[in-house]
Amino acid sequence: MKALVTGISGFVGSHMAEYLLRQGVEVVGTIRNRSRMEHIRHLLKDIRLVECELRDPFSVETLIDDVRPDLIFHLAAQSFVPTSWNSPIDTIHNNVAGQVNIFEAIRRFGLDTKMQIACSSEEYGHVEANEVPIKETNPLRPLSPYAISKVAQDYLGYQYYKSYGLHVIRTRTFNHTGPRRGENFVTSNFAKQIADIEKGKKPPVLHVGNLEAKRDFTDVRDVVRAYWLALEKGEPGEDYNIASGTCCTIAEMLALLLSFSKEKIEVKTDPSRLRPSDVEILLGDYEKFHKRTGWRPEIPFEQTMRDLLDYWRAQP
Ligand SMILES: Nc1nc2c(ncn2[C@@H]2O[C@H](COP(=O)(O)OP(=O)(O)O[C@H]3O[C@H](CO)[C@@H](O)[C@H](O)[C@@H]3O)[C@@H](O)[C@H]2O)c(=O)[nH]1
Repeated sequence: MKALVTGISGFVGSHMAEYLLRQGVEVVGTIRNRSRMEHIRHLLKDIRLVECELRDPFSVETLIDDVRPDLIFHLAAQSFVPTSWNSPIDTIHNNVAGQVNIFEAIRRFGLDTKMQIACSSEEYGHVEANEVPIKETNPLRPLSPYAISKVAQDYLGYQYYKSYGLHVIRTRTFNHTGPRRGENFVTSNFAKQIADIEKGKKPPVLHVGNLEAKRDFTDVRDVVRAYWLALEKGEPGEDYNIASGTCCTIAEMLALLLSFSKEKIEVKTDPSRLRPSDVEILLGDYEKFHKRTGWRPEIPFEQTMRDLLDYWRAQP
């Protein structure tokens, strides 16, 4: 069994590769010439890397013809919401064109590859109070160019399934975190700031944005297990929420992180961290996925956050 992981050098990609190797699967991953390798350095002897620009149809066609994967985990994306306001077209082009190029190549070579595509709870966007926990049937009211790009990826998955019978599973994953999470994202950003304060690299002031938002966090190690099950047991063409089924405010998440440290830390709002529009609440209902695959999250949030802080503490 051969799996192709796009974005293998990224946060989720590196955990996905580890999980697949443990299943005895042959792993091929895409990188770009500017990809950083620190998350997969320990895996290099066990995986094969292929340089590929997903936005370039020729590059993708060459990749798919060469690898002919049984499974694809399509994780590569511009995944940071604030970047999508600064470069909306780039975000949409990157996320949408890359996926269309993969679909087209699979179609052209007539492969029966099973594909998981990383859609997002951001697609739900504005959610009414009586709509939580959010089911897959909820209206999509996206609030950022990033969310729009994910709606497009999601519906393209549906359309390619309907039009051509491609085996596509759409996973709408809620926030996820854990060791190696990029430092822009809120959990990692706060954990890194605390670790830097503990190391004396930074004064004891922690900068924050909107602490009122509510998010549903799952451990990345539970998420990659869900992606595997999605291809093993998911119904082609379907969408599935991957979530913990609980949520907390960003302030509560910060309080938990601060409780792990002995430092006295002042919390200060940095207006540049506030967004033109922020999704107020994301709380997912993962019952549909659970019924189909038996998956449920296993790693407690407190453990995830401890592991994340320890990860940053261990960085030079
Ligand atoms: N990044 C960041 N966010 C902050 C900060 N302070 C407060 N926040 C708030 O923390 C929440 C989470 O922000 P992010 O970690 O940047 O994640 P996100 O915007 O919710 O998007 C993530 O989850 C999506 C799934 O719901 C993913 O699709 C997306 O790629 C990303 O991982 C947002 O409400 C944001 O305004 C800060 O200093 N930095």
